[in-house]
Amino acid sequence: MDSVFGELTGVPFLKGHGTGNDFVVVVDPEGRLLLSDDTVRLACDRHQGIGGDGFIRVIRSANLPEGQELLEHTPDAEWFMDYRNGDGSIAEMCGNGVRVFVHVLVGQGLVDLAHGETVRIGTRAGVKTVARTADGYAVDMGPWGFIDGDGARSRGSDAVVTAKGLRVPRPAVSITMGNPHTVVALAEGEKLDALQLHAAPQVRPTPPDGTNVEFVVPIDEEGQGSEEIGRIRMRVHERGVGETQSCGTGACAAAAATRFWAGESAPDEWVVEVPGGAVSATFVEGPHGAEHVVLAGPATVVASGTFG
Ligand SMILES: N[C@@H](CCC[C@H](N)C(=O)O)C(=O)O
Repeated sequence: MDSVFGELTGVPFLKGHGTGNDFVVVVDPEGRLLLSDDTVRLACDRHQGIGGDGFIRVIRSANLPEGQELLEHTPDAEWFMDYRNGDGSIAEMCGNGVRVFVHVLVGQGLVDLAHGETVRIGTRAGVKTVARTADGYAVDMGPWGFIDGDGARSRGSDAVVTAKGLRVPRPAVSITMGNPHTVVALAEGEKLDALQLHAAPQVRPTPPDGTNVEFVVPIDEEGQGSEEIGRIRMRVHERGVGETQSCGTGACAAAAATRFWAGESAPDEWVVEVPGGAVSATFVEGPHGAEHVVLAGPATVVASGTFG
């Protein structure tokens, strides 16, 4: 019988997730695969493929044209996360994906990484340093920043979001984590639960490269919040996917926006609860005075197989 998976026919894959954000992973160190959008879409299809929010190719930086450029500046990034959304589109960065990526490198014996050690990973949003922790991985996601309607960095809120289940359009801030995010604050958990995110939220002005949209509510019931750790609940509609159980870059953007809204006394450490679990986002001083976000959370491989 003919295979529908084209260039992936006979290729081994792994299936993994980080807090329910799930990925089809293919290890292709030499970069032999010519991946088409259609093949990626089919691999990620939940009915006719393996199923995943995204598709990750593990490739040596030297074997991907963009990776070679990156190696000139950062020769220590041996491995590159070639990331695609479930619809086949390329994305700059994936926070949950990069933890799964490193977990696969370790599991396949491609990298030795004891607890506390770090590895540098190339991505389309630059090189990320990933540390192995007791219960997963912590990623220095680099600096975050505001984006204005034209895609340039600026300060302030700039967008309006309409979504199914939202009674009136809400103001939002646009934030870059290397990929674009639009964060909307809601007052209560009930409003978050009422959202119907099977339909894509509308963002105005239209972001030039599309956007991931995060809806957040603070968790400040007595006994749950503390002055040292901020807590929020988040749902997300991902660009190129739809609603997902979690989004690592989205959690960082949501924490950055909430911390900005909360003012100067806001904590640096945030727990972000998502439908698939929880991750943490911690704001630290990075090199050259820029503020970086460190995303921490679990990574799991659940299955392996071969494309038929
Ligand atoms: N789920 C990811 C983000 C994946 C890319 C995103 N859909 C985009 O197009 O920017 C994460 O964990 O960060």
